[in-house]
Amino acid sequence: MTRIAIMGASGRMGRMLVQAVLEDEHADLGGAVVRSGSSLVGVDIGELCGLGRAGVTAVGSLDRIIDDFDVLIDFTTPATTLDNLAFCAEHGKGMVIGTTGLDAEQSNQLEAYAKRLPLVFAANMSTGVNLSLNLLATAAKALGDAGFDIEVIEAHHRHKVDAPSGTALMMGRAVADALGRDLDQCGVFSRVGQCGPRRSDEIGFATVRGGDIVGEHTVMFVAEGERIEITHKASSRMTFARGAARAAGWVAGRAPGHYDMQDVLGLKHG
Ligand SMILES: NC(=O)C1=CN([C@@H]2O[C@H](COP(=O)(O)OP(=O)(O)OC[C@H]3O[C@@H](n4cnc5c(N)ncnc54)[C@H](OP(=O)(O)O)[C@@H]3O)[C@@H](O)[C@H]2O)C=CC1
Ligand SMILES: O=C(O)C1=N[C@H](C(=O)O)C[C@H](O)C1
Repeated sequence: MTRIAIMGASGRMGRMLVQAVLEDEHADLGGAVVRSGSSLVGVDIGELCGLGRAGVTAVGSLDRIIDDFDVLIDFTTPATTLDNLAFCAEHGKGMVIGTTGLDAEQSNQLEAYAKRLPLVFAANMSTGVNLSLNLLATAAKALGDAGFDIEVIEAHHRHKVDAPSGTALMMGRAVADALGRDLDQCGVFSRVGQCGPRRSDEIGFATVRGGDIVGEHTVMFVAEGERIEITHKASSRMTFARGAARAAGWVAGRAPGHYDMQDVLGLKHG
């Protein structure tokens, strides 16, 4: 049994993570953390999530549950995730991180922590998206230098605060890597006004925000006369939550390192 704690347990993903861990026969819910000072501190986390009594009370800080978990699942904000990395490195815990929107400096800090604790970090925990990364690499190698323009389009709910999505960036990077391109050089994140014709090596990104869209990603390979689209549509956040619970069981007891969902799912190229 892996003892798992959930950070940000009252959030959109936090509530799903609580449910996924409670339903996972290989996991025990060791703790649930909400914001310090929140009126939710002290509430039974199962009741908070509409699942009935779980016997686990929401706390306002990791210190309160330090002996009750082995792996922390964190889908919050970049700043909170970095604070939790420091805590988990110091106290010998593993982490599963789904937080997106880390900047370059924050990403470097995460890499430094990965030398001290085992962590799974992935912008998308679904099986479908992680399989898509392999399909995208295959398509890019065949088409990317053969007259096909590559564009990434993503759509999410109105509350999402970062753009483009972590998944869109991950997909763009999978394509760029397969083609030997540097996404920092060839990624185009805005087109407005007299922006001129498209360069052949560009990888373009477009963002849609609205309503309750859970998460949709399409990579287009567009030539003159034809186009291929590889699309993933998430219709429930449970797909991410179940992936994260699985990752927590996988990462418990591993050597320090930065792992991803392709490691967890056994999808890495040889
Ligand atoms: N990798 C993946 O598969 C997926 C990743 N994500 C990513 O997960 C992240 C969260 O998304 P979502 O659930 O929609 O966002 P929400 O805003 O709904 O949830 C974030 C939660 O974290 C809490 N939180 C933030 N800081 C702290 C802190 N210091 N202490 C305690 N709690 C804290 C927030 O509390 P409060 O409400 O009080 O601010 C909130 O409850 C985003 O980066 C998103 O992109 C989302 C889905 C899938
Ligand atoms: O914020 C979200 O909701 C999601 N964020 C992740 C991302 O940025 O890629 C994953 C998923 O698409 C949902």
